[in-house]
Amino acid sequence: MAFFDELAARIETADSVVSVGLDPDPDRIPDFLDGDLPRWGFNRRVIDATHEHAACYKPNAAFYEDPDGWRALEETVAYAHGKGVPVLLDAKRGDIGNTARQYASVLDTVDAITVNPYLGEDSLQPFLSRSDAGVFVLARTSNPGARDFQNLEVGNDKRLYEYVAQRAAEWSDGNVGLVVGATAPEELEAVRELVPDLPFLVPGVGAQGGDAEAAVEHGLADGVGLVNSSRGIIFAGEETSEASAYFDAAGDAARRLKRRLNEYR
Ligand SMILES: O=C(O)c1cc(=O)[nH]c(=O)n1[C@@H]1O[C@H](COP(=O)(O)O)[C@@H](O)[C@H]1O
Repeated sequence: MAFFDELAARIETADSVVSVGLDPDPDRIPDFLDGDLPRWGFNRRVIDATHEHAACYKPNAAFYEDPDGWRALEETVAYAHGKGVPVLLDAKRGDIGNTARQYASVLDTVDAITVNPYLGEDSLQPFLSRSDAGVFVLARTSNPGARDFQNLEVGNDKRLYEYVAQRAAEWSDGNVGLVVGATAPEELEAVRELVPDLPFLVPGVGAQGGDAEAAVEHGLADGVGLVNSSRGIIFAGEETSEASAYFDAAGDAARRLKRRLNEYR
């Protein structure tokens, strides 16, 4: 099934647009998880606690880029799939075509990926040609430095992030979404006006303090889109050293975010 059809079905089943970010910072994994692959043990328990509320899981590749990390990622992806939840790998890839073809092979394992458009259309072609997968193109990111380049005017009164959004819409064969941060609600609204049909991945609610209402109001296209929180969910139990209470807190955080976002859907 095409990714955005699968996502639409999952959003309906879970009654949720929450993307749970799986960013298992080794420095923050609790001491009681000391098995062979602590990141996998951590993610498994997070998934057990949150899957009812998850429209998707979004592991960020930065937290898995070592031999044990890739094993932990594979286990995590298989486990999420076993719970019926799609997986979006946040890898922000972007490289010359020959290299991009290798990067794109990860779409045999995960369902969707984030990509960086800075190298231009040919660098994204190996991803875009996967009509079964979801390809989320960075348009307006959530970090303060997003203004450095993305907000530059590029002619015709357009900002670079707006131009990227329009080009991405032209590239889409029903398989493209955009990444637009919740920390920039005006930009979020501007992109939605330009690009009515693409689903957005909206990160930046939770730990980064972004605008949840704007994320839902502008992030969804025909009800489909994702609002991500990572640290705000997975480390919600950090105050406790008791294992079941720790992961119950993650489940509660995911449920609370789902309810809050659903108020605006
Ligand atoms: O592509 C992303 O997911 C992303 C884009 C962006 O503009 N801002 C952003 O925070 N992210 C990612 O979303 C996650 C946010 O994590 P929290 O701030 O802990 O919720 C991290 O994995 C970021 O790398």
